[in-house]
Amino acid sequence: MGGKTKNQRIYSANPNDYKLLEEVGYGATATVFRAIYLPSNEVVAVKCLDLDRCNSNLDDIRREAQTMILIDHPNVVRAYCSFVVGRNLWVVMPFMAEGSCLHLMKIAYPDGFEEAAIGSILKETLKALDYLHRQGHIHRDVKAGNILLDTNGVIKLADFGVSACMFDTGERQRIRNTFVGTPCWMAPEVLQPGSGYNSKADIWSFGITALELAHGHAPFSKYPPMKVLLMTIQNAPPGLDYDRDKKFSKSFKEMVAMCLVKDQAKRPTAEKLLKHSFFKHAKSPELSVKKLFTDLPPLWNRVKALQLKDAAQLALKKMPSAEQEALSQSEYQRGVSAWNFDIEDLKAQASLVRDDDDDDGPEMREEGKGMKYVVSEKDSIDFQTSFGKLNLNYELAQPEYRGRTSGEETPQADVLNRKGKVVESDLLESGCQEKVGWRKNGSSAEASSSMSEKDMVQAKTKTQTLKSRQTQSGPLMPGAVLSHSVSERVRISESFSGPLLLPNRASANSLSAPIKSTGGYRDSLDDRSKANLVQIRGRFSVTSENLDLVKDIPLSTVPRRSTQGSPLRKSASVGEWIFDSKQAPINQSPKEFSNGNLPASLLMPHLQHLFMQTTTQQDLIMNLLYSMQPAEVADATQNGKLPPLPRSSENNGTIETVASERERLLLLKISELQFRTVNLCEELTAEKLKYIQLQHQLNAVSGQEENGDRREGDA
Ligand SMILES: Nc1ncnc2c1ncn2[C@@H]1O[C@H](COP(=O)(O)OP(=O)(O)OP(=O)(O)O)[C@@H](O)[C@H]1O
Repeated sequence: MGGKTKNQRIYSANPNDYKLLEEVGYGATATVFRAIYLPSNEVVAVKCLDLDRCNSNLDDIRREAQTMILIDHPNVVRAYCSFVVGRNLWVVMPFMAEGSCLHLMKIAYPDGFEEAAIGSILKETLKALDYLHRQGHIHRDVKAGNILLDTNGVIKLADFGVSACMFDTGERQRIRNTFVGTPCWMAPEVLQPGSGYNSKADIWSFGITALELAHGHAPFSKYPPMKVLLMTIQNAPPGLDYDRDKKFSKSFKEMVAMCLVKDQAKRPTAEKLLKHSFFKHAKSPELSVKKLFTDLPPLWNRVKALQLKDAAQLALKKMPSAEQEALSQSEYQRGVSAWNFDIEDLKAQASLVRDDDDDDGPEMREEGKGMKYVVSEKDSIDFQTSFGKLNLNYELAQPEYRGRTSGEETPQADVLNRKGKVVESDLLESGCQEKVGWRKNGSSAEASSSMSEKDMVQAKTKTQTLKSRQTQSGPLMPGAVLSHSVSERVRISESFSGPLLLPNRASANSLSAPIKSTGGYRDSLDDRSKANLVQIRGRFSVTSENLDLVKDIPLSTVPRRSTQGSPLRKSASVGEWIFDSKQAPINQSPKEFSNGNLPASLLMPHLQHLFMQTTTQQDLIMNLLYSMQPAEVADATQNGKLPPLPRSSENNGTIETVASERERLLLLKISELQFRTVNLCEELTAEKLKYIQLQHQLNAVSGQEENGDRREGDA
């Protein structure tokens, strides 16, 4: 749909009216180009959203675009218009010439901005949030990467990819109960199963963004996503408490602390927060922000340099295992939304977690240095044991690459239709000559290059290796922008982190998803072509698609474990844990579910899935339990926190030393699982009722028809 702006300028919905120039940004699902709107010769930004990579359905995507079009606030990026081009949705927006705060930090302020600039950026962002909340929206992805800057110092909040409407009801409201965002920025209540959330989730993310701007990275950003999730729930909220934070004012620290309160009810609203003294005294962005980008090269050159830097760094990492983990972690640190997920990834991520580095130490690793994660033999064994029993044939599918020469204007046709092959030449041509960092001290920009020519050659070789491993995605549609440049190459393999969309209710993750009233059950069965492939891009989603993987496994083929007596089983999905229904405090017994009016054909896939899920969950929990100190287990059991631990011959009483954190995690998980199981049962019962009602209606209708026939016969 084309559109009019407030000043009545009309933007057409014809892609030929837009000349795409340089790539100025990318996210999980979109590439953003600087572009010229030819009819008026105006510079605009065109976000090309790859519909194939969106987890959302077209309605949701349209809704995002529509929301952006209706938005009318100086601090919110609005869309001029949007339209579908092949398999892409193009969203035309104002061009924000200095890009995102994240890019700016990465290129010139790796340790964060000074307080005056932070104050201005946050104040403008908070105005945007205040407006959105008043309009009934929750942004759900507030982070430096979504705060855009213009050359004149204007600051706008962007990206409604995951925004939700607080006034939504029904299915829409369900969406609001999902687990959305980017791990480091996500509020605890968003991560907790079942606990609904509201606009206060944005306030938490806003607080995390404040820390991000102050330090150059978000708290916990060095950890793999699963660990971040747990730390967010378990640890005390992060704050400006370290030595390095002494330079910040008391009012800044206080403001951050107000946002990062775990109890959402105690967090202030955006409106109230705006009245805080920190914002009252904030300078105008003209004064404090504009100077941040003097002396910096144009945005597209910065973006290109960053892409090259990332590609080279990642390719050069000597990681203990495959390159994917390195890519993943780097992507994660950037907070870009692209998280491909599979069990192998989980294993890899989990194996990177060290028990002794739980605190977000005062000094974060810089990107590059930050890639040194240590995989202790013990950790990797622990997790391999835990996850190794999963036998799901997941495969990471990668789209193909496209590259293009830096700096040049790329003709539109070229951008649209070329399938890139310029991986190496990009690195060599541009990377060796270009400076890849402009670390700024005060007002002068100091260029620095972190890559030697030799590095680049090595990078090239590694990149080729990566490339050769990639599975090709589908063919490009004519006219569609499915081009993937260097950034894409990095993003493609990496993508384990970034925004998550993980339904936080058991319902969404298991039984209910297939039997959604929207006809999801049938759909998800039909979608089975996706089985064996978990290619979840953008907001990470573990829903019915994932469940399809196990849905059709005949019950008889599911291995029974010797730990049958154990109350817990591990989920086949992402560490989703549920309590065995045998022990869960529910009213319905499994028998009740199976002996109702529901035909076995309808129930079996659910039951099989449930069985699979509980079996795998049990494995994981048993392994964790066995790895605990006997005293800890006994203690917890006696306190009634844990059910009695069955002993198996496999274990033979050998107990490894494990930090007590694991026990805490376990207990937390158990309560989550109980909750989810209850939800599951409720949903199953509800569905069962619905089914019975339908049957009644059907009977009534067929009864009426019979009567009618009879009357006709009589007549
Ligand atoms: N209007 C714009 N002007 C200039 N740059 C932009 C504009 N919109 C987006 N960008 C750049 O493109 C990047 C990605 O855009 P966007 O966040 O909308 O994509 P996405 O796929 O939704 O990303 P994510 O899911 O990671 O938030 C931004 O971080 C920013 O650097």
